[in-house]
Order: sequence, then structure tokens, then C-alpha cells
Amino acid sequence: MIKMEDIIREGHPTLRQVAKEVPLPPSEEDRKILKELLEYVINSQNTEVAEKYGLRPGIGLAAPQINISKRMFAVHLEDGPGRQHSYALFNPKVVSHSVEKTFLTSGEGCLSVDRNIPGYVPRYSRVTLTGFDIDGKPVKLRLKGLAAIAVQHELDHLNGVMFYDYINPNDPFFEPENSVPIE
Ligand SMILES: O=CN(O)CCNC(=O)c1cccc(Cl)c1Cl
Ligand code: NI
Repeated sequence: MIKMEDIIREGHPTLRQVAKEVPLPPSEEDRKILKELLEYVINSQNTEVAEKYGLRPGIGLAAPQINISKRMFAVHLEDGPGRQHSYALFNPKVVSHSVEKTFLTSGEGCLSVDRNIPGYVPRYSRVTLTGFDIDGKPVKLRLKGLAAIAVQHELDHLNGVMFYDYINPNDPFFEPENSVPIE
């Protein structure tokens, strides 16, 4: 299982690399990695397991964060009563997005960043994502809200981008125009 010691931190060059496409159909090795990414995210949201293994909670995890520079990530979150999302994708891609932007008023955090960086992170409000599931089957997802934000945060990891790259240095709490905050 993935533990905190497996997660690389700011300064590690892999976090700033563009990750490589995963050859399809996925190898057993790549399927195992993707399953472990999803397992970490689910474990980290289970209070007993997270406490037992000292896992910092997360709603997503991308392969570069465990020093594997391959285009895959997992997301597991609840964005409303009984509205659960669980995605584990190879070679994800945003194929279209809203003009409108959104941001979490609480800002964002990252398991690869051992410090709090306050500020709004502008993201597209709605995204259409294509990718391939754990069996290599093509998937197309239309996401909004926290799910849309989370997949954009993970996709950034595949392109060497960190959430704080988007925070306005002169005014971290600047509200971009045409943007809708999410409390
Ligand atoms: O890349 C994934 N992580 O670093 C896991 C830890 N961060 C979070 O769970 C998190 C927190 C707030 C907003 C977003 Cl969008 C995310 Cl993703
Ligand atoms: Ni992150």
C-alpha cells in the first residue's frame, strides 16, 4: 500500500516533469499502480485506516506524486449527499471546458506540498474529460463542481504544474472575473 513516505515533496524534479503516456492496453504493472493510487485516496479518507498508517487525507493522487512519471491518476470524493465520484484513469485529457471559472474559497492543498499556501486557485467550472479506465476502456466524463476541480488538480500533476502556480502573487484572494466560488 502507498504510505506518506512514498509521496515525493516539492523540490523533487519529477513533480515538474511532463509525465509519459501509458501504453494501452495497460500492463499488469500499470494496472497495479493505478489501483494503488485509488486505494491510497480511499484509505486516506477512512479515519481508522488513515490514523493507523499516518495517511494525510486526499481527494486525488497522481502517479508523479509517487515518483512514477506516467499519465494516470485516481480521484475519490463525495460532492453532495450520496454523490460519490471515483475515477481511476489512464491518459486523461480535457477535451472541452466552460469559459466560466470556479475556485474553492478554502483554497487547495497537496500531499506533495508540506505547507499551507493560502489563496484562490482559478479552475474551469465544467470540464469534459476523456481517458481510459483500469481495463483500458475509453471513458468520457462531464464534470462540474469539486469533481471538476479535483481532476484539474490531478491533470496538472501530469504536466508538472502545482496548484499554487495559479495563485495571484499580488492578491492571492483575487476573484477572477466570470468565476463562481465554491464554499
Ligand atoms: O494531487 C492530489 N493531492 O495532492 C491530494 C491532496 N490534495 C487534495 O486532496 C486537494 C485538496 C483541495 C483541493 C484539491 Cl483540488 C485537492 Cl486535490
Ligand atoms: Ni496534489
